[in-house]
Amino acid sequence: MKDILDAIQSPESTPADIAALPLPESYRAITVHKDETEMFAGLETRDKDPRKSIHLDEVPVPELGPGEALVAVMASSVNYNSVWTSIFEPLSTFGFLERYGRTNELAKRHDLPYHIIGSDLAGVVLRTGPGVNAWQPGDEVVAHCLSVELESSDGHNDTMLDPEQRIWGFETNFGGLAEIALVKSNQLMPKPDHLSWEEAAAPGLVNSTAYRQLVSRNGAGMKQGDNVLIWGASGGLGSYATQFALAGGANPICVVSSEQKADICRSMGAEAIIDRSAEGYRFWKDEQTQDPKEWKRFGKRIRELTGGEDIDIVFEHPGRETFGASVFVTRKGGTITTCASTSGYMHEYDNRYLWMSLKRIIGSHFANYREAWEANRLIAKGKIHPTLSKVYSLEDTGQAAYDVHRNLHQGKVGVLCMAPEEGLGVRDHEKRAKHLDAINRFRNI
Ligand SMILES: C/C=C/C(=O)SCCNC(=O)CCNC(=O)[C@H](O)C(C)(C)COP(=O)(O)OP(=O)(O)OC[C@H]1O[C@@H](n2cnc3c(N)ncnc32)[C@H](O)[C@@H]1OP(=O)(O)O
Ligand SMILES: NC(=O)C1=CN([C@@H]2O[C@H](COP(=O)(O)OP(=O)(O)OC[C@H]3O[C@@H](n4cnc5c(N)ncnc54)[C@H](OP(=O)(O)O)[C@@H]3O)[C@@H](O)[C@H]2O)C=CC1
Repeated sequence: MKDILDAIQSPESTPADIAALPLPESYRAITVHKDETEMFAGLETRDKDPRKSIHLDEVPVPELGPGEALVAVMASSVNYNSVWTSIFEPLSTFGFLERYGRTNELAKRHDLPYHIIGSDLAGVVLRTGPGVNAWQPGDEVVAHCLSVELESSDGHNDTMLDPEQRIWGFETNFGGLAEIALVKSNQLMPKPDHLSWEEAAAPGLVNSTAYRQLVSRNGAGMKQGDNVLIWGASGGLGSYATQFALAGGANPICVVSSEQKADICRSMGAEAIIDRSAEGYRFWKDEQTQDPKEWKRFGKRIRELTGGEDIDIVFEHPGRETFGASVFVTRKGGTITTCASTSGYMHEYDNRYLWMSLKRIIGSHFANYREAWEANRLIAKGKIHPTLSKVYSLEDTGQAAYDVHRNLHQGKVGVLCMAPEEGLGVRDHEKRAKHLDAINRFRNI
């Protein structure tokens, strides 16, 4: 691994030098173990501790197949899907690997007693498999996390609709929280050249997801002037949704849970902010019963902030706890777009407010190839910025996942994989200088 790192860091290295480097037999990777999937049985979700289930193991380098690439991972980031994997909720991800493994001979590689997790990376291509022309060893890349087979016509208009659609590093093995990752080459995209490795690795999954969910016509199709209610507006998804709303001429109404997070939203340029903790909304009276009076109090607060207008688009992901309120506060003909259910997936809402007011609920999941490319392009152009707050070493990934699980973090949490320190990998210093304040907005808070 040292020779690989030296070659990546040497300005003299050519693609041929990188291609000629011998691959190691094994590498360090963050894993969960199949024989530990019951370790948290009987515990409440919040008490399941990723630090106990996440391991740093030495694992063999997987065989490289047609259309694939092996990438030296300089940095990765923690996404909530790695939290789900590490607490084995809502189900163990080993079921996904087994199912994938049954599909063909090559996919069997993924069905292992350990799962290498992680759905973001920034790094350097080491090897490409047969049939790969667009990328070569030495290319500096990021990878999006959409893995599809595209053998069925179902996904030919929108690659997210492929029946064999999987999230790399969650529903496949050989993910990005490791020194080496295996991806399909069509997951690769150019690394934004004004960013360091850890900054470039931070936006990928959440930025692409927010782009489809909010901006794309496959999602809410946001337009100028829309009032957009953004839950968790300084979190992983929300910090990008807020930027998309502001950059697209919409009016974000940012919901957060502390004054510090409210300040972050203000510094991004948002003006309408609701501190859900300070204002004490309790949408549920008890586990079974919602409180429509609280929906109304929330809606009244939104009207105060918008000059009497209601919400055009709700950017939903907390799920059960907030969904009833989200449906209620949406304007006639408006849209609730959802990609998750962090607080519980059995949602309840008053359907009269949906049908009588002609509202729509749109399910959204990650992003298709093109949407992921467009989202990365906006990062590369400096229109949207990484929201990296804190960076951990690969050894401390368990702690990083714990922070995200317990909502102790801001924006995105990064992980250094092969990169020996932060701040490396910047190629365009002039472009960086133009955006430095925005790039650093979330750092060390
Ligand atoms: C990018 C980042 C993203 C995120 O962070 S997202 C958050 C993390 N992700 C999650 O929490 C999602 C985790 N995934 C899941 O929970 C599960 O993955 C699903 C609930 C989405 C699906 O569960 P499954 O077990 O894969 O599918 P089934 O539909 O429950 O069961 C499959 C069986 O049900 C049959 N079936 C499906 N549709 C129908 C139908 N319409 N009518 C009748 N049967 C149906 C199938 O055939 C099959 O059957 P047979 O078990 O016998 O093979
Ligand atoms: N389908 C898909 O493609 C994707 C799905 N996801 C899913 O989306 C969810 C969020 O991911 P991500 O944004 O990265 O996670 P983060 O934890 O980074 O951010 C979520 C934010 O939501 C807010 N929040 C959490 N719980 C509640 C609650 N009960 N009520 C209101 N607000 C709440 C918190 O903000 P605050 O405390 O300030 O209010 C938190 O910062 C996860 O479940 C994840 O798995 C993520 C990416 C892609």
